[in-house]
Amino acid sequence: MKSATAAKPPVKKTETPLNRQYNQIKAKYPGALLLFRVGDFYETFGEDAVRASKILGITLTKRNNGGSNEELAGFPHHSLDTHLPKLVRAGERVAICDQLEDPALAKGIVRRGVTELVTPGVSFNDNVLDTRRNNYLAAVHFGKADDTFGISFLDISTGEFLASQGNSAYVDKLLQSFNPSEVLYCKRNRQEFGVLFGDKFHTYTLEDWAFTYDFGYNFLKQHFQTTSLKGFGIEGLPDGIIAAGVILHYLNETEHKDLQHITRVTRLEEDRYVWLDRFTIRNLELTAAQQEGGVPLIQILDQTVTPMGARLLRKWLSLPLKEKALIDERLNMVDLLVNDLDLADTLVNHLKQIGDLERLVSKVAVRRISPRELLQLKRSLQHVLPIKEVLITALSQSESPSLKKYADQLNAVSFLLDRIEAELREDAPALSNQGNIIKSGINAELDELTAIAYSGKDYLIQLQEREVEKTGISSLKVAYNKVFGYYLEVTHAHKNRVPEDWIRKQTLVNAERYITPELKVYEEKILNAEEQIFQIESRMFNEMIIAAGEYVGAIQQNARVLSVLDVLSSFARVAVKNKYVRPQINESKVLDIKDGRHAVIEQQLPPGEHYIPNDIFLDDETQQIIIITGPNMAGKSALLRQTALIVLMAQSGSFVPASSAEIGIVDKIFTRVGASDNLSRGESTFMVEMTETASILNNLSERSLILMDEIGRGTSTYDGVSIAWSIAEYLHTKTDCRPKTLFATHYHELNDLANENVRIKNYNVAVKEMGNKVIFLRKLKEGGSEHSFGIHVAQMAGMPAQIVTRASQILKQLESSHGRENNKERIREAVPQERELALRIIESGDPKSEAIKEKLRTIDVNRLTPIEALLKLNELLKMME
Ligand SMILES: Nc1ncnc2c1ncn2[C@@H]1O[C@H](COP(=O)(O)OP(=O)(O)OP(=O)(O)O)[C@@H](O)[C@H]1O
Repeated sequence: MKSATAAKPPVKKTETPLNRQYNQIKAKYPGALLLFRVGDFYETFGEDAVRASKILGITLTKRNNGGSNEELAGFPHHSLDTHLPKLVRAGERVAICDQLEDPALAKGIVRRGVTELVTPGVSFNDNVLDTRRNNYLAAVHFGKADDTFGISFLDISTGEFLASQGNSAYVDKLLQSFNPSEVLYCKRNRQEFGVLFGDKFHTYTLEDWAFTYDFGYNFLKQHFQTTSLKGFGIEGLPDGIIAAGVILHYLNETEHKDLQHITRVTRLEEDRYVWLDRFTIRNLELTAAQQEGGVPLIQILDQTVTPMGARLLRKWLSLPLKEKALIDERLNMVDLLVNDLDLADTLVNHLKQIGDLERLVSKVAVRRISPRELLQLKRSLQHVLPIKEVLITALSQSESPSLKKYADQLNAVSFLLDRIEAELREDAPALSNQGNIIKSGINAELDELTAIAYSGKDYLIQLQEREVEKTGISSLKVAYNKVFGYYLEVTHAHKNRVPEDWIRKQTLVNAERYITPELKVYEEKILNAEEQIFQIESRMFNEMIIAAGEYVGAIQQNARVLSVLDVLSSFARVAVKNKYVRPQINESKVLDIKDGRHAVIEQQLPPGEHYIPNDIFLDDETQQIIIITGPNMAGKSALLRQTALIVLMAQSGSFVPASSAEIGIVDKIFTRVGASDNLSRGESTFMVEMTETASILNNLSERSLILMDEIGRGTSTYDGVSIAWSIAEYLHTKTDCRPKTLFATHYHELNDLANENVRIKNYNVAVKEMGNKVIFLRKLKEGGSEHSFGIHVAQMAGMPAQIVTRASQILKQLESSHGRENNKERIREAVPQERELALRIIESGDPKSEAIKEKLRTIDVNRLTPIEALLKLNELLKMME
């Protein structure tokens, strides 16, 4: 686990005041890498320096620190923006310690303090953030009751704040979907956290006391300035409140105190979204590919043009809806855009100009916006009114309630725009303390000072001309530097013509620099004026930010509506481009897909090849379970996945790759992929399959969709068939619900299930044999298949012809010598016993202990040799692990 650990402070010897200051600050931020500002540099010391130099590739030096050699590495302060992201991405928590006063004015040692603690989950820095993804900080609270957890997510760069609670599977699923950059939890749960949620997260542990209800509740109340949390709908989530409180507490600890943009905490409702188990999320490759170079679904669907749209799409795909009305609202809008491509184009053209309104407005709220960014904010907001008008015009042609809702929700914020337009210069700079921010004609004092500064500069030009004439030195010039202010420069060749009253200040290799009293008088005027200009402009700029701050809520709402419009128009354009159709969503238990395709594979086929569409029909009356047999590579997995993808796309609001699709709303999707596709885990396959399958079978609902791909494949044939057989039978005989199931297998023995179970149907993915070869037709046909085709695949895979021929001979012999029939008999006999075991395990919910009990029962103690007893014991211990 990439867990933060505290670095040792530098060795204490004889402490200088600077050392002492460093050590005091360092001690306050254990576990953080301290960037200590000294003059124009950020310095790191000791272990921090070793880590920083490795991550940043900067030189590590040693300095003599009171007798010991201490490591030191630093970089110029202006490189902070390039170095900070590297440190944070490497998982470091970085404390930025700045000089809190002007060193020139400091009495004694300069005051220093940490102004920000940047951690992977808490960052505003554009270089740390990926614009098309949210950057979530999460907190997980281990509740008092068994298997209850509170969870909260915050993206500080957008102000999105969520809380929820549920069991470990739920929390695990949320962690997988939101993929936070940093997870906070209590020190005391160190061991359990890794076991339950894996070790892929950057984590940070906090003390016990932060994880209490009163603390969290009060913190939240205080932040939102409310008397209770009822208005947020989280009142009934004590564990969620604790987690959310921990997040606010952590922000406080990391010196993030300007949080006005976090205007609400939203309850993440478990039952509003389709439940996807961990395997489904991974296996369907919705937002991330399983293998490097793979293409996730989102890549096919993402035609969004704003970063906030891209982030929203990711969320929609991870949290598909279950409520017909909400799904239809999205689909209606996509439909409207598909049928009015002009409207879609106009919208997109405006959206393209908008950029990351959501993160810009957060910067307003926390007063971290630069003049240039405020200009960008203005330019984004200028598109709100035209979009609103486009929607209203469209409304005159169609009575879409969504159009009206979006149009109503958009706020043109004209008052604010007018002010920014009037005051902020079109070439506003990135820095707010060096002038050139405010337009002329706004502030009389400012204009006057500008005139003085300018006329002063004009005067200096005149002065230069006058002196050239007077002295006859044509190369004479007036210039400026920070040390002497304005001066006159004369090359050595002409220095004998310099008047007596000039005061020499500096001698260079080929020139001399002088000042005159007159020059100094004007210098003072100019510099004073400039100083005042900077002050007035930065004050006015701050006032503008405060004024903009009044609109944070309205702008956030604009950002939300615009991101929704962005995703919906992306859906529309993808639908047109890839020939998707609108799915019909209803509350039936039917899944009726005609000519379904796999959204990703169809885009990746070599030119000239076409994806072969297939129909799938499932319901709870006639065809609840489909057993799909077919040779390897036939397209069984593709068929399973495309079915789930079509359901998920539909329930996210997207059109789907099919010629028609009726989707009776699905509320849970479970996936199991046979162990041989998942070999890396190296556990006992039987055990793993049973445990995981048990967890599916214990959570089923009548609207569940189950994908079983080559279940039992990693075990011996008898085990494999038994597992698969018993699961299919169990799903069929279950009385409380009839979950729809697709079962891909190469055990054609399973086709016999259909004889005794009315809602189980056999299908096969058709292949054609031509001589010794197999042609994949990729067409799903009714009926089972009689033999497996492993040998043909071996041939395709380039196995030497000799081996393939020999294998074919052996197969023929086996098939003709009744061997196959015998096998079938043996499997059938074996099935009832194994099945009984499997069922007991599944139903008990605790597969391990049942399996162990079963093993114990089979031991005949009277016949066991001591060695055998030891071996048995060892086996049992292994099962317990
Ligand atoms: N309907 C289709 N049209 C065109 N190509 C397809 C189709 N279905 C699958 N394919 C191609 O065939 C390949 C193999 O498909 P898939 O992995 O689904 O086979 P499988 O039957 O599950 O094989 P195995 O038993 O080895 O897992 C896919 O990667 C895809 O490129």
